[in-house]
Amino acid sequence: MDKAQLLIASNRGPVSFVHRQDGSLEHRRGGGGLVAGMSSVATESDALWVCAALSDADREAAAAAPDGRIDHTGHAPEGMRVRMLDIPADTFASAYTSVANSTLWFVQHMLYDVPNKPAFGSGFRADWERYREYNTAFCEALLHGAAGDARVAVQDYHLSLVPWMLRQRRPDLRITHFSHTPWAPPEYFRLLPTDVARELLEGMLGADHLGFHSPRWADAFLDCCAAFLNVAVDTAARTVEFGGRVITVGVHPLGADPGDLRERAAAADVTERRETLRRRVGDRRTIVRVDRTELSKNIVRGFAAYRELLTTRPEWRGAVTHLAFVYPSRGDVPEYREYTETVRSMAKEINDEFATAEWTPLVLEMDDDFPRSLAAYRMADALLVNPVRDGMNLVAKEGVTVSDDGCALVLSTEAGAADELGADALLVNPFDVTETANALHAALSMPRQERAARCGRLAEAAAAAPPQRWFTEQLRALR
Ligand SMILES: O=P(O)(O)OC[C@H]1O[C@@H](O)[C@H](O)[C@@H](O)[C@@H]1O
Repeated sequence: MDKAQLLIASNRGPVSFVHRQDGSLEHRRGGGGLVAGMSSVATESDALWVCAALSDADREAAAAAPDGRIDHTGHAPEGMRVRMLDIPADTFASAYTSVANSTLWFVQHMLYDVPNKPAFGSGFRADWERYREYNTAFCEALLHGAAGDARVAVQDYHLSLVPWMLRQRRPDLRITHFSHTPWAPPEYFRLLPTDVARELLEGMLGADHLGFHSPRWADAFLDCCAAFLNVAVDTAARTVEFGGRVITVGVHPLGADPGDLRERAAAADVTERRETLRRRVGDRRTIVRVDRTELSKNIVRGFAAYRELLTTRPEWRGAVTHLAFVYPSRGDVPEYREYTETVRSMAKEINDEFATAEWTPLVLEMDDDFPRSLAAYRMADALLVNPVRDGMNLVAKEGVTVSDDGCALVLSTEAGAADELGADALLVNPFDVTETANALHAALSMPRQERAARCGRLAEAAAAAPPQRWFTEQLRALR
């Protein structure tokens, strides 16, 4: 196989496959802004993206192209090779569901119901061993594909151990690791077994450069290094001295891609959905939210705030509709299934309490329809983004970018996006339901001109570091 100068590693790749009815394979876009970011860099050097095969169709596509030359036209940069790893099912379940999603995600977002969880017994140790194996599989594939002095960009908490594994075998490689999540302060990070906490930090410190979306998360990471490892941490310079090397820690907030988003939002399928939604809500004001049914997104308190708005300010009854487009994710984790049910039943309670023959106060849709989300962003009077903790939150940035007439943004202080959007958003403590209800009222009551002016400035701030620039900046930190 040709060796690559630039490699990316992430659990979810830029492309995924499904079987058509006739059994043939159809490719679809994988996840996220990273894909867009790659399009500029991939052209300057030979690039390889290593990810996990997440379905039988992915495995079939991967087996048919062991050199990584699978068909991903329109989803990944032209010429880039994509290598999908066939990870054994039990290894994947332990590494992805038990360690990454049920442990590391819970720690970094501080989601545990602490009187009861976590409790790390022998089952966890077995899962952790599999997490090592899963990271090893990525390491081997990267070693196999990397040219001398290649740059390797490792993504997220699924692959925390990869940088150190690579470093031990190939000191010539130049490695970045980016955390898309928040980072927990040492007092919370210490919930992890101490040996695991150390292994995780040391694993990441195998990189030359570590990236985070917000200074808050970068500083929390440095505090954890100081608390758990015997290393020299310079908090002012954001560096860690470890294993005879100086590792730099950088803040790289990912922004929206305005050109791409606005073009997509102007397409016929979006406009058609906008018209359907408009017919559905009539001339009422709209509060929009778009999320996965994800514990950190705080959908339940968001609904509680809407209920409080309707209770304490009856003038909004019949005059506003809440469009909540939230779709189930991570169904393998029991807490997520329960949360999805709570969201569903709470929406029903609100409608049972306030609905009239002419008015549905809360429209809940639980399928993932991106064009419909764009349509909702375009027409929103208020956009509600109230996570309890979030690495960045791109909904906030995308929503203000495609708004037709300017929407008011109600935004949690605990989202990384609040660093850049705080000046013109209505910031709320995500745990304070009354403050959120008041912010919704302020958003709906805001004079149109002020709303449009704020939204314009928000869109500008959201576009400060579009994906291409975000990615190139990290690579530059390697030079
Ligand atoms: O496991 P999934 O559903 O692909 O989600 C993973 C991604 O979920 C996103 O919401 C996070 O911002 C990323 O940090 C993470 O990598």
